[in-house]
Amino acid sequence: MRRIGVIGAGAWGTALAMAAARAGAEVVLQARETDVVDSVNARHENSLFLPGIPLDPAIRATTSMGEAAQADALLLVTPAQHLRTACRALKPDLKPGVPVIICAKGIEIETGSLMSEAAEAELDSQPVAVLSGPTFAAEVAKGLPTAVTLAIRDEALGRRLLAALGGRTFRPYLSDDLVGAQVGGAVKNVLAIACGVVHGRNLGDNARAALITRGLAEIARLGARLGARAETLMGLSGLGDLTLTCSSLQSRNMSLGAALGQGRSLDEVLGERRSVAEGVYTARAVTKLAAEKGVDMPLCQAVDALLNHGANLDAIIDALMTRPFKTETV
Ligand SMILES: NC(=O)c1ccc[n+]([C@@H]2O[C@H](COP(=O)([O-])OP(=O)(O)OC[C@H]3O[C@@H](n4cnc5c(N)ncnc54)[C@H](O)[C@@H]3O)[C@@H](O)[C@H]2O)c1
Ligand SMILES: O=P(O)(O)OC[C@H](O)CO
Repeated sequence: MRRIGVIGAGAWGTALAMAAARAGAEVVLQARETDVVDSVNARHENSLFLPGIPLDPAIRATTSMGEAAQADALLLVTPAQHLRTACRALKPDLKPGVPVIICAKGIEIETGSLMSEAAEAELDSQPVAVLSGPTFAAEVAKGLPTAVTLAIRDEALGRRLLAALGGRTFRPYLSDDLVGAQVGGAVKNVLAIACGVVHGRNLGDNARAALITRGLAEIARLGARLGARAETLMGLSGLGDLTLTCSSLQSRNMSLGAALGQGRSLDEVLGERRSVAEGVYTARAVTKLAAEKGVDMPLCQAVDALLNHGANLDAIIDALMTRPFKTETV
């Protein structure tokens, strides 16, 4: 695979463009913002979404989806709630058989669809893959060691994608569990907001560890209900990403939670940011999906109540801690 197209030039699309360029691909990066295109092409930096990190001068940016779509494989790196729209826009430009690799993490609010389900519904002639794992964009862009899960049903095509994207500092592991590779990456953003609240409100490291562990139980319950394999949820895209995102204020989701824990309002925090905190949207989507599927997810529900339904934080914490005692099971 000689040419890789990247749709979406936020921090993650830009970092993945760097990974593909390091692997030897010719990379075309599509951005919505003309100032991102100018910054990448003229100064080899994405000054809006990944400032201060030098990019490979061979990466070419464009605002044209059609131009980026003329590729041997395409990475879809828009925010999750915009992925379906991007697929619709791309469809006329895609050659049948060209794989699309979903790199967004989330669940569609409107439909409860995983990203692969939305892409497969819109792009019936493209093989769909999922790339997910513990990956802060800045670290990948700088070439720090990183490992991810790459899930795809067609193993031979998957091996070609590993070769096209992987390298000495970016190590993808192959899986055929598309559902499993998406559940962890979506739900961990919601749990990272909760861990941020714990941090911002000085509730202690015990509380954060409890949240990660009982959050993993929620991921496992939802995953099982949706058909994920348990081993995938214990891998890079599950436990790996949950651990990373719930342990570092580099995470936009955790830092958003920390600001809320310090008493700031969601509108105020979102108003200051250009970057996406997917957990805000996934909290709503996963709470709705869990209710429809009959899956108990009290932590995610609590985050949704705090973010989207004006619930009082002290009352939420109290309600979680005074639930009936129970056996420790998933
Ligand atoms: N940044 C990371 O470290 C990282 C790592 C792994 C996965 N991801 C995932 O990648 C996806 C993209 O995140 P990011 O960090 O690259 O974004 P970002 O926060 O750096 O930038 C925001 C992006 O949203 C785009 N955008 C804004 N409004 C839009 C609209 N109406 N339609 C389409 N696009 C719009 C912007 O053009 C920009 O590309 C998310 O699902 C995120 O969870 C991010
Ligand atoms: O900064 P966040 O919270 O969007 O997390 C980025 C990545 O998803 C971590 O794997």
